Amino acid sequence: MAAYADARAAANSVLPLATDAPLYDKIRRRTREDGVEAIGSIKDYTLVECFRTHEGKRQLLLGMKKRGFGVGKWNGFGGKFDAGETVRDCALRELEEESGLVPERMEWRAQLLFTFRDSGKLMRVHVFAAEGFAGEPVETEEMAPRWFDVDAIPYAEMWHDDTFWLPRFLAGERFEGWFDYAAGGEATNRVLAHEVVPLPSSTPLKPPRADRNFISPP
Ligand SMILES: Nc1ncnc2c1[nH]c(=O)n2[C@H]1C[C@H](O)[C@@H](COP(=O)(O)OP(=O)(O)OP(=O)(O)O)O1
Repeated sequence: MAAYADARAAANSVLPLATDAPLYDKIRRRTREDGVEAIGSIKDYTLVECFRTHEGKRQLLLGMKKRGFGVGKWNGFGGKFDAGETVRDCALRELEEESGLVPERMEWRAQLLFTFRDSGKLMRVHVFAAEGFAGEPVETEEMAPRWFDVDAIPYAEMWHDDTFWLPRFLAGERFEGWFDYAAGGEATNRVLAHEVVPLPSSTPLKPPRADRNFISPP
């Protein structure tokens, strides 16, 4: 029990300040009440949404994932942490590796939590908005990039969760979100429950420290 309390405190300490961890508590309650797998591990990722204005239209850059997790879906750019990296460094490195782009400006805007009914994994994705690019994105072995007008985002070919949070992100909101996926996760691509908690604009925003935490169920 003590180990669980310590791990829980460690997990909460890396959350953005304003949220007071309400989503983590809900996730834990859900895992107990529904009898699904308890949350066993948290793994951190970054995701960068790139914007530009082109011929008077606001556009979002998406990449068609060519391999690995999320293959066949349009998504922003990002991935796992290298050892010792900050959240921001990871986001910049992944964006450059996957698209060749380096932004002039990038701000942290959201944190997304993903659970899956048939696994104990909790994925935590730190999401940034970036803009100001010198050149065009290049296709890499992982992603084929394409600019989309923001009123023509291909939601039917994206992760289901995007339909719930991306419109709010495009509107400039800052938030924390939780998306509970059906068994099969990636293959079934169906969110069973979701919640988005806006962060007050007064929140001093800085990305939380990326840690890998392990939470043992009590
Ligand atoms: N459900 C959902 N919606 C939106 N974005 C994501 C998800 N799940 C996700 O994993 N993501 C994002 C988060 C990351 O940006 C990528 C997944 O990263 P991945 O390709 O596994 O990590 P890399 O480090 O680039 O992979 P390798 O190079 O090691 O293969 O998708």
